[in-house]
Amino acid sequence: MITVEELSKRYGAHQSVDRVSFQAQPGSVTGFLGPNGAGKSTTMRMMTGLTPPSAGRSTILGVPYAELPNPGRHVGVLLDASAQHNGRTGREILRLGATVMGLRRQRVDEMLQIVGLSGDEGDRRVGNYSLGMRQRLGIAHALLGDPQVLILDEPANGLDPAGIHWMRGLLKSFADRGGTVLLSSHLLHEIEVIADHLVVIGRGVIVADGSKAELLNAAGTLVRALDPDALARCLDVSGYTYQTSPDGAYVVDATREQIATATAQHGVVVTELRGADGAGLEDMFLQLTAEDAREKVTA
Ligand SMILES: Nc1ncnc2c1ncn2[C@@H]1O[C@H](COP(=O)(O)OP(=O)(O)OP(=O)(O)O)[C@@H](O)[C@H]1O
Repeated sequence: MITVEELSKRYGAHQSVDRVSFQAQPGSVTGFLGPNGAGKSTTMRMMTGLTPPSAGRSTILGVPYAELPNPGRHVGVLLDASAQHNGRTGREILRLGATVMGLRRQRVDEMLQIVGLSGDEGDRRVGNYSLGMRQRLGIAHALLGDPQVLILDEPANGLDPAGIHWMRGLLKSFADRGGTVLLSSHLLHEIEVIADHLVVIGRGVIVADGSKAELLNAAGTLVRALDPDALARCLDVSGYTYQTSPDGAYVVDATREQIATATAQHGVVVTELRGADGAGLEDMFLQLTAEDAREKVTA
């Protein structure tokens, strides 16, 4: 279990992370979602003792990361796959990790096999690895000590479609065996498939936190009409709040029945009416972070 309580980080005048609190539970995959620069990496670095927080605290398995004895045996961390030593081979990096954690040497070969790196690739210098190979090595390193918790920052970066499929299966089975997985991404579709629980961050602030089902249900009802302006007037008069979705539909904070009644009363011809969850996590994500988006979403 991971607990983050009011974590904050300020760099000069810039508040990168602002009183972030959430939990990641055992037996599930928690997706940590946010647009570029939202504060995901900074939060994860604070959780793993690499960046001192300006305020707040976080614990993993009940204690701060820095207080875990032999942390690699409890928490597997992959924050930056490019940060590995370029002059060492993949096998050397894993051997070093195994020695530090007090693991048997065979564990290294097992891990190379699990992450799909061949013996020959294991003997190549990391400087010659592709990004996907670095990610695989980073995941091998995170899993090396057979931890109960995984903290992975954008692990899908650089993986090919087969690699993403493989990683999805690996993380799901880790969680199914009772492990806790916290996984950051801006790859919304990746998270939508894999995560049971979602924590969404925008400009350093948590904007949504809940089970995937809860958040998608809370996304409201999507309605589209022949005359969008007439629909907007109808929703205004009926007192329903709504947002315009990127493709010109309206996402309304009301049930389908309420909207059908209102549009019928006002003679608005509806061409589409359904739960906004069908629109997927991306719409919800764009709505929740619309204020923060670098590219403004237009219909
Ligand atoms: N060492 C630092 N000094 C100053 N500002 C920093 C530092 N590290 C991060 N920041 C700022 O903190 C904010 C959050 O950055 P962070 O890397 O946590 O975002 P992110 O959500 O991981 O983004 P991305 O998806 O692009 O990786 C950014 O505005 C970034 O410029």
